[in-house]
Amino acid sequence: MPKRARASSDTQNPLSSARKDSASSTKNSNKADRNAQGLWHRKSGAGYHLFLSYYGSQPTGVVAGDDDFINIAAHDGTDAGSTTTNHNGGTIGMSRAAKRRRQKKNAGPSTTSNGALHKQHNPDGDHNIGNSSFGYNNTGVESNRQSVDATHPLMRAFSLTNKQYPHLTRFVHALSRPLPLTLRFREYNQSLSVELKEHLAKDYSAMIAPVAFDPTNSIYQSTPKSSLHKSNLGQTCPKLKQLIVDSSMNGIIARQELGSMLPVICLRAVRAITPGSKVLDICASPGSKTLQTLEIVGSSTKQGSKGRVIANDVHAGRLDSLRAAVLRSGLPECLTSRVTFTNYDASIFPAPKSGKLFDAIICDVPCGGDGTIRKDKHILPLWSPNISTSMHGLQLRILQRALELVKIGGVVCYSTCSLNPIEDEAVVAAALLGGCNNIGGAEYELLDWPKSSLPGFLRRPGVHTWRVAFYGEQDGIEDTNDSDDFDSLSFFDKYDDALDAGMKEAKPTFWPNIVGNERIGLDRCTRLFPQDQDSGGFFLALIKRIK
Ligand SMILES: C[S@@+](CC[C@H](N)C(=O)[O-])C[C@H]1O[C@@H](n2cnc3c(N)ncnc32)[C@H](O)[C@@H]1O
Repeated sequence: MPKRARASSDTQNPLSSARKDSASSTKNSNKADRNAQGLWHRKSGAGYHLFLSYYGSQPTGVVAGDDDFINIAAHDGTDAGSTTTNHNGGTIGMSRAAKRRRQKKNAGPSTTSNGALHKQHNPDGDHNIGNSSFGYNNTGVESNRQSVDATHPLMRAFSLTNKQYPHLTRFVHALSRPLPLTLRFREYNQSLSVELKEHLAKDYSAMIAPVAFDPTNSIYQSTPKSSLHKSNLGQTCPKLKQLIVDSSMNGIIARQELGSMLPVICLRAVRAITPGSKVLDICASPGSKTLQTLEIVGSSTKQGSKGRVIANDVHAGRLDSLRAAVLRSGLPECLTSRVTFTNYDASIFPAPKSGKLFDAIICDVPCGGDGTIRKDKHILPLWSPNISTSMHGLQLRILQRALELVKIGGVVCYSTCSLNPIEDEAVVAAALLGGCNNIGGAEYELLDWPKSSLPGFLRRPGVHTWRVAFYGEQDGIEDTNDSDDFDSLSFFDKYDDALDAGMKEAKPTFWPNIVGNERIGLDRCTRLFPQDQDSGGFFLALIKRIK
């Protein structure tokens, strides 16, 4: 009988003791009563521990880069020294190149930063990229260290791992902090935008400033020193809150997260979304990308024609909220009238009657959402890898349908706000390697990240390999220990092993096909790490139809 590979944290599995503490939960009742299990899961803090064991066991590049594996001592102030242990138990020494990188990083203001740098306002109204005028260090490391919330349950769970995953330090530190306030200036009314930018520069520059990597000066983020976020804005600075509310209602700005802006920025950069384009937003509610697209496609072409956005959502109630969001966006009727709302399951979205396929498709699929845990405190307590495995099939079907509906030369942007490769690279690979429905293969190619649109933006390449885990007791598994640790993660290297262990929900497409993944160039996908630009987590892939 197959034995599962237990998460490496099992030796001091906090899940086990949490489990023991839950006196009324027995193996049988756990199976029989999903509500009780959910309650136990929440009360025990299991989600935090599972999250750490799962991501701590993933290869470099999933939530932590080479720099995180190497610069551990610099990041967490521990005595980890210049070598550390990677997820597979191997020892990573510090290479000469890494030492050079570290020296460069520590060298002072001229070094590039992986933190959330802002532009400085200067009296001429210009912005210089540079070290902050708000009194924070130019390295993400330092600004991270300043504002770690040690009382956050994820931080407490992290301390219980006994430095087992030191490479997660910057990731966890970033997640412990509330998400900074981020704004995007809309495009349609430039003169009002200029006025507001001047107002912000004059009165609120210590609180909110344009980010350094956006040459259009449209993206603003609260400064680390101000620590402004959605929940404390009203109390910290009621006038700024009122200004932001008014400017949102007037259509000058959108409150939008950094990751959420990227699909439309990228589709525009590769010229798939231009004035006059016909764009399908196949999973559209609450509508931030629909509106961002509308601002571009709704402006007139040279011939005077205007584009359209088809905004689709399967849930009628959410579609109503989307309609309402478009109406209260403050955008003029000549733009909002260019949205068509549809209510289909995206995986069977009908082909346009005209036969004319779409120039671009935004495929921002439903997901586990673990990239949004900085703003949604309900996700982590209930976190489990099974959420991702349960979403993969629908995500793949939606992406496959989008690939069928985009025109030759058009681009689909597949995105999730999850950092789990099962929902990300695994879905893209399954679609492009033609595993199902004969879609994919030579008809499509992954596009490179369009560097020029956000110079200096730190994106991480997609990964070619990852580990697959399930949570909970599985049929047919010979438990090597007593019942106290049956709630650990089970990692399986191969699909067949998972099937043998009774993992009924396993699908072959969960596992990496490393040769295939390298062939299609999954590294062209983009991962957004929360620790890099002080944002949420995000994933996107730009897929062009070439035949
Ligand atoms: C991640 S959210 C989209 C966020 C949106 N793109 C935005 O930027 O505001 C995913 C959306 O997909 C919708 N959805 C879930 N399953 C769907 C399906 N089978 N077909 C179409 N939409 C679906 C959900 O109702 C949800 O509104």
